[in-house]
Amino acid sequence: MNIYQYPQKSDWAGIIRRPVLEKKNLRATITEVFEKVKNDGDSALQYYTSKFDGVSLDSFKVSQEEIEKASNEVSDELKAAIQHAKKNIETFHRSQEEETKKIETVPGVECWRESRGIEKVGIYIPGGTAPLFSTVLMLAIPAKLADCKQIVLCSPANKEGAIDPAILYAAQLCGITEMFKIGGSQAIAAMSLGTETVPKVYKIFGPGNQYVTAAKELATELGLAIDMPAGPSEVLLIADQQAVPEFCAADLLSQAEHGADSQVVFISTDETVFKETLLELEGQLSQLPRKELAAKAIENSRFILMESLDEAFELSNCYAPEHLILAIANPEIWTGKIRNAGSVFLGNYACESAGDYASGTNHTLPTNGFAKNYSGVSLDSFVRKVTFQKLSEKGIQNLGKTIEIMAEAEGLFAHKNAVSVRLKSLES
Ligand SMILES: NC(=O)c1ccc[n+]([C@@H]2O[C@H](COP(=O)([O-])OP(=O)(O)OC[C@H]3O[C@@H](n4cnc5c(N)ncnc54)[C@H](O)[C@@H]3O)[C@@H](O)[C@H]2O)c1
Ligand SMILES: N[C@H](CO)Cc1c[nH]c[nH+]1
Ligand SMILES: [Zn+2]
Repeated sequence: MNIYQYPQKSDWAGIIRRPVLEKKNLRATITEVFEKVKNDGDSALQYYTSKFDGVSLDSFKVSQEEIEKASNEVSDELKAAIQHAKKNIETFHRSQEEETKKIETVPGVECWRESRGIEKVGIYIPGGTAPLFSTVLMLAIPAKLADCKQIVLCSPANKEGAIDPAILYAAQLCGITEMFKIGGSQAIAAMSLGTETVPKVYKIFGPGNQYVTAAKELATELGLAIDMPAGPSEVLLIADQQAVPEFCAADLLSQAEHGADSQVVFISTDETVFKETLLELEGQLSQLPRKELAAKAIENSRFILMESLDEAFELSNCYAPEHLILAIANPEIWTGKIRNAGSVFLGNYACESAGDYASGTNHTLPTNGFAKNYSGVSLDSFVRKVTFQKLSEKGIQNLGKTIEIMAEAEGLFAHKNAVSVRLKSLES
């Protein structure tokens, strides 16, 4: 456990470093996967599914029969919970729809923009150590709201050669029809390049482990767009004297249990809360079914005592956490200090799991410091904005001279002429 008591600024670079596992051959592995999928299509997918997922599959496409079977296997209680979460996620993402605003910049010149759903999108649903059916809701709901025409879902098969039933249930509930039993970098390669059975898409979404994240990075080099680097989960929690150590420990462990390469950062300005949270953490960790994974993440994590909340926010902005929890008095007063964070949780009752599952916000968020320059997934991620303009006779008369002068100054006389011929036609 890495404990820092009132660290100097010179220690911060070490504190904000993320854990990197198996990075050495990562790029080489991913490049090889893409090459093979490009050359051998489905048979390469078969090869890698057997190699990395330990299962041999003849067909990757999920059949209607499998979808129906999955739906029967999900309990009514879980179905109701998924439907409840879906409603909240839909409500929040629908509220992100933008009304078209037509603006007259000068009389006779109207400008506006309209959203268009990206036609073909791929959504990756992690399934390596846990089947994250909640991620289906986070990606399929905004994709549908954005009116994406083709939505391709990939998720790894389990040892029985099936996708977890809750993933298939959530997908069909959201109206997804094209689902494939493919995981990891081979799934990203398939959606980037296209194979005999997997359609090629324009933009790939979804979180995943380091293989998935590195594969998405490679996909961008092939001209695809991606949502963002959404790798191993992380949380930074700032606590003052009124924080509840039991709650703090639970929140830290909720992200630590994602995987050995996850990281949590705990900053407290209160020594008692700090010590009690560490004790709680030990106790709660020992009770978790995924304690081995969580313990490894805790080894790579950071526990810091700081003098002031101002300093804590400064460090948090340098770290740029995926999730930021403010277990402090009057958290709203402090939000202006936040520059870099994926999603923020205010107050003792805003547990991070609420955003993971059901409050309505999206849980697909930038990790590894990318909250400095990327936003999390939202409705905007699934649309492009197309701009429009309409000029009347009056409009070109009002703007024409300005355009002519600028075009001439750039030495572009055809540009100027496109205006001049119109102005001339209006002279008579
Ligand atoms: N940032 C976010 O928004 C967000 C959201 C949810 C989950 N997550 C993260 O997603 C990750 C999910 O990871 P996961 O592993 O459980 O599932 P995953 O589906 O991302 O990865 C599983 C796949 O990894 C591939 N793989 C495993 N070992 C490999 C190897 N040695 N070489 C090549 N490929 C290999 C396999 O093909 C397998 O199908 C976790 O790190 C979690 O923290 C992030
Ligand atoms: N915490 C993850 C994002 O980093 C999302 C998730 C899904 N299920 C549970 N958690
Ligand atoms: Zn989580």
